[in-house]
Amino acid sequence: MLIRGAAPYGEDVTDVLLTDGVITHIGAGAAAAAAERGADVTEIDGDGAVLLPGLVDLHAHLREPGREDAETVASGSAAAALGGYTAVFAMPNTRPVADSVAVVEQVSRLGQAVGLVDVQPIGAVTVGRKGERLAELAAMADSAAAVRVFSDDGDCVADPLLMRRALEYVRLFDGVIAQHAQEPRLTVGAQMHEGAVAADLGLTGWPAAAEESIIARDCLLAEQTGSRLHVCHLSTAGAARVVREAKQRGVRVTAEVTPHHLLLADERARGYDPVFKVNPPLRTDSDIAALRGALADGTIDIVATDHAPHALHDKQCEWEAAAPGMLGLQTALSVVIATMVQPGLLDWRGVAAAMSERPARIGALAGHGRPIAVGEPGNVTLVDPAASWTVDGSRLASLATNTPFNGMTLPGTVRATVLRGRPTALDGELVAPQPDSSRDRATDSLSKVTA
Ligand SMILES: NC(=O)N[C@@H](CC(=O)O)C(=O)O
Ligand SMILES: [Zn+2]
Ligand SMILES: [Zn+2]
Repeated sequence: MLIRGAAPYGEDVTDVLLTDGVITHIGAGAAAAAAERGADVTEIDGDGAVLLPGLVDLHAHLREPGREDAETVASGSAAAALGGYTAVFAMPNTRPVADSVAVVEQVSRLGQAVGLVDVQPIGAVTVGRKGERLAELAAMADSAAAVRVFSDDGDCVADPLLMRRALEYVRLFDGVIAQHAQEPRLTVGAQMHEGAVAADLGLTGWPAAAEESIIARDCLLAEQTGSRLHVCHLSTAGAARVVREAKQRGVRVTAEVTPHHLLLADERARGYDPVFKVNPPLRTDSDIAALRGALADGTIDIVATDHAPHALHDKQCEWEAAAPGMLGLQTALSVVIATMVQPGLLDWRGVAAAMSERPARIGALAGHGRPIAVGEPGNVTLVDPAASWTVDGSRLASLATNTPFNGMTLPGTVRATVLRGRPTALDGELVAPQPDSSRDRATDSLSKVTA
C-alpha cells in the first residue's frame, strides 16, 4: 500500500510505502518502489491528512461472551477500525467473567477471527470480579492470550489487602493492575456527580472523594510494592492532583481519561437522559479544564474510550434504573481533536503518544504504538483533520446506539485505518479481511521486526 503525500505526525508531507505488513519506504523512494511492485499496490491519497501510528484503546467493553445483544467482538472491532484503532484491550466484565485462561483465550481467538483490530483481553483481578480472592493471574499471563493488564472494571478492587496482593503478584511478569477507582461505601446508590446539579435533580451524588481516596490509597500501595498501577477513567481535578504528586515521588502510576470526561459536564443530566449516565460520572467544567491540562502536561498518560455499549432496554428507561456507560470507539479521535488539538493543548505528536504509543506500552502490546519509521509494523491511521462529521448513533458500527455525542458535529474523519499493511477501514467504510495468506506473511515479518 502506498500512502501518497500525507503528513506523519502533522509534520513534513511525504510518501509512505507498506509492504508485507511493514513500513518499507518513507520519502522520495516510496513511489518508485511501489511502481516496481506494480499492480498489487493500493494507493491512498494522503493530501491534507495526518498520518499517525494506529490507535490503541486500553479500555473497551466488547460484551462478548454473554451480552452479544449489546456488542460483539465483531461489531466492536468494526467500530474500532472505523474509529482509527488497530488494537483494542477488552475489559473482562463479560458473562462469564474473563477470569480464566479459557475465557481470555476465547476473546483473543474471536478477535483474530474477525481480523479488523488486534483484540487483547484484560483479565479480571478477582474470581468472578467479586472482590474476594485473586483470579489465576499468572495462568492468564502465561496463556496464549498473554494477558498483562488485569482489572475488575465496573467494580473497584476495594479491599486494600487484595489490592496489595494483586499488585505484588503482577510484578512477577511486569503486569499492571488497572483500577476502577470508586470507594463503594461513599457511592452507595450514587447516580451522578455530587454537586449542585445532583441537588437540583434530587439524584444521589457520587462525590469526587470516592474516586480520589482510592487513587491515593492505591498510589501508596504501588509505591510500597514497586508495582505498576494504572488508574482508569480519571474524572476529577483532585484525581489528577493525586496522580501528579505520586508521579513526582516516582510511583509507577499511569492514568487515563475518557473523551466524554474531556468534553461533557454534569449539566447534561438535567434532561434526565440516561445516555449521560456513566461511571465515574460526568463532573464539572472546572474538572474538565483540569483533566485537559493534566493530559496536556503528561500527568494523565493516555486517552482510553471506556466504550460501554448497552442494549436499548438497559438505557432507555428511568435514570435510576439505567445502566451506566457510553459508546466511544468511533468518536474518540474527533473528541480529542475538538478538546485538545484545536485549542492548542496537544499537537499530533501528543495525540500519537496519548492514543497509541503509551497505551501500547502500558499494556505491553508488541507491534503497536510504534514510530512511523522504516522497518516498523504497518499499523497506521490516516486522519483528515479539516473534515467534520455529524454523529448519528443509529449509524455507528456498534450494535448499541448509546452515544452521548448524538447530533453533534465533530472535527476530524478517519480516511484510512491500516492493520499490518492492509486497510481495515477506508473513508468510513469497512474493508473485509481477505482470507489469504497475507496475514501469516505479515505476522512473520512483524515478528522479525519486533524480535
Ligand atoms: N463506565 C461505565 O459506566 N460502565 C462500564 C463499566 C466501567 O467502566 O466502570 C460498563 O461496563 O458498562
Ligand atoms: Zn470503570
Ligand atoms: Zn470500563
